[in-house]
Parts: sequence; C-alpha cells; structure tokens
Amino acid sequence: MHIRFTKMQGAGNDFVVLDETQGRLGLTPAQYRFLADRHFGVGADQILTVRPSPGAGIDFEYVIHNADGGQVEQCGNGARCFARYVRDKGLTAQDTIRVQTMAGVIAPHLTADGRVTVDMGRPELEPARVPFDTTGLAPVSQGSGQKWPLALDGQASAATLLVAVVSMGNPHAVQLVDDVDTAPVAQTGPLIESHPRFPQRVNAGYLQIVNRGEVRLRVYERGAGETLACGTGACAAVVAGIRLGLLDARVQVHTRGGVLTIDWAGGLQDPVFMTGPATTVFEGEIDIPDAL
Ligand SMILES: N[C@@H](CCC[C@H](N)C(=O)O)C(=O)O
Repeated sequence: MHIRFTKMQGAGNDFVVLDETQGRLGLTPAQYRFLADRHFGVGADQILTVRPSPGAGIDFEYVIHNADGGQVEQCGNGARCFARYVRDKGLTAQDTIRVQTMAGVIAPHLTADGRVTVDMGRPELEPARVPFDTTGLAPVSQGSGQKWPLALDGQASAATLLVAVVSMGNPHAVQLVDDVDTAPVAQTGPLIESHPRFPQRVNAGYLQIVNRGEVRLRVYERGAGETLACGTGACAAVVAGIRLGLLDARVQVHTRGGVLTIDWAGGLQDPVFMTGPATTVFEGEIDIPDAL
C-alpha cells in the first residue's frame, strides 16, 4: 500500500499524521508499528489519524496509536498537532475544534501567537478509574492529594516508590524526584509501565518541582518509551502537584523538547488546559508492506 503522510512534532513528541477523512486506510497494528519505526519506517512516537465527524456537534474524530501499534485513549501533544493539521490542510476554518477521542471530546483552540491551547477535560483521580489496583495498600496523604506505594520487584534494590495516580483519559503514575537529569527513567520506566497494579499499563512521570509555577518533567510513555515531551503527562503531573499542595494554578512545564503551560483551577470538575507548540516537519509518501 502506498500512502501520503505528514510528519509533525509538538515539543519534540513526534507524530506521523494520516488523513482518513476520505476513507479508511485499514492499517493493522503491525503497519502502525512499521510507520513508527525509526529505522525501517518514518519514525514517530505516535501515529495520529484524522477521521470525519462521528456525529452532531463534533468536528472530527482523532485516533491515536502508540509506536508499539496499540490504540490509546488520549494524546495531548498530538491534539495540538491535530488542530494545526486540520487547519493547515483546509479541512476546517474554525479556531476552536471539537474532537472525539476514545476518552471523550476535547477542544483544541488555535491561538493568535501560533500555539494551540487544548481543553483536555477534567482529570480523574479515583484510583479504580485510572485504573490502579490499591488492594492492600495504604495511601500517604499530602495536601488534598494521595501518594501510593509501588513496589518495584525485580529492581536490585527492590525499591518502593510513592506515586500519585491520575487519568487524563489515559493512565499516569507521577513520582516526585529531586533532579530529572539523574532520575532512573530508563531503568524504572519499563517496570512502572508494566506494573501489575496498572491493568492497562501506565505512563510513568518523573516530576521535579522548581518552584510553585515551574517544574521539570520526564515521561516514560506506555507503548513508546521515553519521549521528549508528553502532553497528558504534563497535565497529570501538574494536577498531582497541585493536589499535593506544591504548585499554583498555572505551571510552566519544562520537558526535554520544549515548554508546555498547564492551567488547572484545582476542582475535580475543572478542566485542565494545556498550551504549547505544534509544528509540521515535512510531508512524505511511503510504501507500507502488506505482509507485516
Ligand atoms: N505523547 C502523548 C501520550 C500518548 C499516549 C500514551 N503513550 C499512552 O499510552 O497513554 C501525549 O502528549 O499526551
């Protein structure tokens, strides 16, 4: 199969974007993996697919596959790139777009300065709904938040971490670290991602508080490994930091690929807003092998 694609990035989290507004390509998980492969395919953390409106009041459907080929509920940096893509391709003239994802409707807004602000919806903090299995665990309370012990068996040190669990439509485990540069992301990230207490696996965030309005963040993403930035990870980390009493309502999140601004008023019904860049890198065409 021969297809056209657009390569995009948001704060260094990179994407292959596919247009299915005129019909489905029908790609298999192996073909998504091929596109994401940095040696044999195009290379990307996620594949984003644009589909037509699924119903009244919704402008588009936004489908997300991780580099491992699995379909996932949400992608924040991708949402900004999605909005930039549909505008640049002339698929809409709107500044604010209502987009159906697996996790519900989100609303990206293209701002005058070229960035995109996304209403990411409200965070979910109930562990069972993240989902996180708390059986036999006692949380450590701090502020209005909770940290849960997570034993990393298989670690030489048999380390027990303390994680705040948050869903932004997709699951996140956020731990506080003194310095993201020395955090053992490559070692503990895969163990947290596949920890049995997270039945749908999890994105592992490493959060360094700089001050009440500024943090540094690294994320080992479910299905993609460490990325240069994770938008939902930034939202989840700021929500966790605010609940733990460590952060104010507006936070600049420094990732390895750029800065994201996260705003959250702090109530459980309040939506989280994420603002950041969305950039087209190049357009291309590729043959995807049928037998993968
Ligand atoms: N990079 C994303 C998140 C993509 C999905 C994630 N890896 C998951 O499996 O939930 C973002 O910017 O939010």
